[in-house]
Amino acid sequence: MSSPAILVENVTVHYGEVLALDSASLTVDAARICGLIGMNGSGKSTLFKVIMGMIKPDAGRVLIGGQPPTRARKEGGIGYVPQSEDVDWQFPLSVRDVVMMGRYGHQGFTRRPSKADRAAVDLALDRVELGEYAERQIGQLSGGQKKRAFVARGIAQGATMMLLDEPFAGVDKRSEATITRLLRELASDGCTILISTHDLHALPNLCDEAVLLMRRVLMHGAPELVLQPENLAMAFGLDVLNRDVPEPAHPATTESRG
Ligand SMILES: Nc1ncnc2c1ncn2[C@@H]1O[C@H](COP(=O)(O)OP(=O)(O)OP(=O)(O)O)[C@@H](O)[C@H]1O
Repeated sequence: MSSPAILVENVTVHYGEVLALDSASLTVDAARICGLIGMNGSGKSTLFKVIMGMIKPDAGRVLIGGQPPTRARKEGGIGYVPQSEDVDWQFPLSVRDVVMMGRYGHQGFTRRPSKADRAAVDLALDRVELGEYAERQIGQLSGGQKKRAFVARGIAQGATMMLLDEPFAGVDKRSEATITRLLRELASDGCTILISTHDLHALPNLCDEAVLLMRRVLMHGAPELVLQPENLAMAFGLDVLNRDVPEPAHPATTESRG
């Protein structure tokens, strides 16, 4: 039997005294789109960092397609779309430069792009509909365009897994629809996708499965099941019952984002 795309087994992570993940376990099969939800501080970003091999867990193990995460990352298998606040948008890089970063693993130490690198970047830019913005400084794009530029970086990289941290925060509806369509296409090409989001309304439309995180995985299943009010209450506290919890049958309604 082939290895799951993501295997997280009893993973515990501390930052000093803070317990960020507490024996968290999660398995995601290849070509699935999995939504990760949980309140602020529930460990979503930490889980991403563990999956990317940027943090070594205090306990437990992580395998990405059967490999240690550091190896999967080195081989270019993991694309990452960071939270907007984690990026220095003033950095003097064009959109094309950002997407070209996805090709670094394919280049020698001189980092001189080959014809194939340039073609892969052009293709990725077209796919996210940013061809006409290629020469713009990255900070001069809209919120949604920035996210699409990072998705293009993952595409150029040939990533078999894409991790997206809050891809819809500060994003207009058109970009949200474009990103959703792209992620669906990538998944049907075999890419495994893990998305952390506070946008509960977007989940049923976007994801095949959803995970409720509160330092450990409280629940993992179909979005409609995970979004049941009593399950959200378990992860977010009772307060969420008083908010406009999405109806799975009408997922496309608008909602403010965290
Ligand atoms: N570098 C760090 N040093 C100390 N504590 C940290 C660090 N990074 C995260 N934490 C703490 O670990 C816990 C989990 O944080 P994490 O960023 O993984 O949560 P999150 O679910 O991604 O939150 P958010 O939804 O706000 O992005 C929080 O209590 C946070 O304050």
